[in-house]
Amino acid sequence: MASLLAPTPTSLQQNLACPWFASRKPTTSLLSSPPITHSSKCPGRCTAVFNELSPGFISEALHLDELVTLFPVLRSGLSQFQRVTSVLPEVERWEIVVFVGLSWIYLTARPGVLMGAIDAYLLAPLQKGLDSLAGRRSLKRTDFVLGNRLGEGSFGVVYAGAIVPKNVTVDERIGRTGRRLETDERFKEKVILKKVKVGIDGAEECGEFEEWFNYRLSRAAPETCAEFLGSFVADKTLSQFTKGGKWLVWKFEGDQNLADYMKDRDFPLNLESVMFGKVLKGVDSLERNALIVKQIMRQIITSLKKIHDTGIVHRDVKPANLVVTRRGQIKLIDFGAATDLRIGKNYVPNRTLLDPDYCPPELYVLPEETPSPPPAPIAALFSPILWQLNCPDLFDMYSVGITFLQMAVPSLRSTAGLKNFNSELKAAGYDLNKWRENTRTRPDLRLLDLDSGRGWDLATKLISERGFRRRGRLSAAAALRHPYFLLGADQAAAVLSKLSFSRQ
Ligand SMILES: Nc1ncnc2c1ncn2[C@@H]1O[C@H](COP(=O)(O)OP(=O)(O)OP(=O)(O)O)[C@@H](O)[C@H]1O
Repeated sequence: MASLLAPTPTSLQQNLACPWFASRKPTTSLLSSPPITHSSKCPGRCTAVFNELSPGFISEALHLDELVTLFPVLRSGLSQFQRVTSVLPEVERWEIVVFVGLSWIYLTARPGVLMGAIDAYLLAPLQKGLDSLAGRRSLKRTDFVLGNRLGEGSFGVVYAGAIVPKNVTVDERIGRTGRRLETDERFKEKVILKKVKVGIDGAEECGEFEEWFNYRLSRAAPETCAEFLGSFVADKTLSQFTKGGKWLVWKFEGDQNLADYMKDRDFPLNLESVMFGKVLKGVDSLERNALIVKQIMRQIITSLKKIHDTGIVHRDVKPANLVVTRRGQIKLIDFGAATDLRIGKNYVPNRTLLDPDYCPPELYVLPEETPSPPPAPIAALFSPILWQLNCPDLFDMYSVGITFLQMAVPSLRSTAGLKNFNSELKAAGYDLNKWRENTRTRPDLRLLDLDSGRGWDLATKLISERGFRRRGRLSAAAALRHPYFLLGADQAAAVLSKLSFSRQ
């Protein structure tokens, strides 16, 4: 940056005018070449400028040159900036550079005020416009048929369903029984529909939030969650539809969630073929289990890192909210309890809506005394400070820790086993090592003790009380750097299996 200010105001224009400079291909790396003395190549006035500059600057200038050529606004802005700063004394020029640098760091620090503003004021309206053009925002009741009921939360009821193809006309009552829908050849595009409960306090608001978070994530981290197709309001009361009731629609991502897989005695081996194909054949069974669990953990934490980077905390991470796709991807669902702490979306102080089995001891994502958020732009401006002070993302990381233990320790997979573990853990002051010493159960911890206990060490660093300055638990980024993930045998196996799939 300093070197950018160093040349004379006209140097950039000279560079642009220079036929030698202009003829350099963008792929040519000037950085890797020795210092440039191209006076022999370009006989123009610009020679002096180039000779004075480091190759680093020239490389920067080359990229800048391409950029400013492409964007006239940037070009005029930059030359104006250079004109203004050139009349300033050196010290003031440095002050400006430092101010711009610090502002940049602040605005790009987690949760990303700058990206958030770009998303809110540019990408969101753009997505809305494009979706409207493509007809994605004009879903209607008759576009879908309903199948089985899959689940019911406090605010919504979830159904399997399918998109009605354009050339098919359906009896409006079709799909009332799941069997007909599943066997009906006409309905190939499966979906998941969530009916927002009508007349339940807070349900409508929860539905609005869930829709907002799904649109937000479809822009910011689409690979982490189920593909959101949109929403519609029922136009009449018929079977499960109530006139005026809202429905949210997702692409059907997979038959089972992680909790379903964990109910099976064979877990985690029942996920082997979907995650690794036949690549682990011949590997010892404990090692195999360990690799499957590690791959699941890697995927969950990688997704959470992306979500946390956007300022969103899920607040309800648990096996039932992790869908396993046919290609072995783990996708997060159910953002009804999520909160966006960049702008304070769905953050109500003192409100806890969570599953107690996976909820960290602090219960709240921010300290209870944190006030209600101010208007979004102001909240956004202060969000990096809030994030630095409170590390709200560590809330989800505790739930990941519990999910990890459940996957690794068979006796913790049942509801009763988990409840007993949680009460013992509470008695041990949320210190996993103390729990291990004192537990009256005899848990099988072999999977965690492999590789000198790396898994166990990771678990102890996820399942813990918040320490000094609300830290002390690993963030998603720090967890991915933990030695547990260092040897990427699970990754290698996953890649190999994808390669063998694509060859078939
Ligand atoms: N996109 C999807 N693809 C496949 N299955 C899904 C999808 N979305 C949801 N499901 C299935 O539906 C179940 C219920 O979904 P979800 O958790 O969103 O509903 P909910 O009403 O909030 O339930 P709860 O509050 O009990 O978690 C999930 O556990 C999952 O098995």
